[in-house]
Amino acid sequence: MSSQPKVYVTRPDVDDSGLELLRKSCQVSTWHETNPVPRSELIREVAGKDALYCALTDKVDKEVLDSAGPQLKCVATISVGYDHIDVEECRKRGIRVGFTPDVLTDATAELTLALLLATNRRLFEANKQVYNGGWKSWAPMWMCGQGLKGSRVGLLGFGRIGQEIAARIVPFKPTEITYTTRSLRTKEAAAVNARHVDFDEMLRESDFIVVCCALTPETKEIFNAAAFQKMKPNCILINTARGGVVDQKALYEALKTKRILAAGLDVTTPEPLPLDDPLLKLDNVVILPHIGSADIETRKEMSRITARNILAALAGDKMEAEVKL
Ligand SMILES: O=C(O)[C@H](O)CO
Repeated sequence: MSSQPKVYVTRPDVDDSGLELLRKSCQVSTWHETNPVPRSELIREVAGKDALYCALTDKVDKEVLDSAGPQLKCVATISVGYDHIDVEECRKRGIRVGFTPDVLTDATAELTLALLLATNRRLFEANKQVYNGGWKSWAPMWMCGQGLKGSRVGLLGFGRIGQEIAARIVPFKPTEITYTTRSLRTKEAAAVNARHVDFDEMLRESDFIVVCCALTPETKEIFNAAAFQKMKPNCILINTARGGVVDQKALYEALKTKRILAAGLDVTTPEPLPLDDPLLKLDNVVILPHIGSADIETRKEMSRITARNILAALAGDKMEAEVKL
């Protein structure tokens, strides 16, 4: 019997460079399909493992940790978000939690800008017209959108990703960038000339609102009917963080009734969004399938960081990126 530590990997399609690192010193088993591991399988397979390599599609809760057993030392997710992991339960059991911040900051900021521009300049709507015969001729006011120049852009969240989004917005010449966070980020804000505002002011004043905060009990469905009611009718909401930050039914109503102008979403609830979801019937929403960090080199490095986090935790060393519990 091998004395190597046992690691269960919930995705067989993470970049092999990460799996290779693990295979050098661990006994690695993986779920075998590209769709997420079924919960019953996860619960069965995690039993007796020393580490779990998971993704945001896997809910790692008390039941999973119970099934793993007391030898489980580490849960490492190939994501910066860890709202799918019960970190409090991990803390109680002394299980270390690894994640992948920083490496995906630029890719996510880039995608956020792409989504913002696709939404405000109506790229997908316009592109459809080319194929469906809607393009009759150039027309003065046809397919006009709302430019970033001269606009007020509010960021909910101003961590690494928020700061990089702001830096990429500056060249588009907005009148003002504001940010809403619990504590001031004075130095970081100065770099992009951003002003701290409370959530209500951001709702009332912004032409664009970009969600780049973590999903926590505090931010869960913070964009609800009352919030949409306070927003300007020309406001465009962009969300590349987590679908749970937005009450999606309220968003649908706000978009349908033109309470707000448009939305660009890289994240939804649930994921994937069912094909009969009412949001898919609206013209004023652009939806992407959670591809914020989907840049090839970024995803490869995310795979390696997740592996290195596991190896460090198993050796009792400092992890490259560990969630403070
Ligand atoms: O949390 C994350 O890492 C993103 O949502 C996916 O890469």
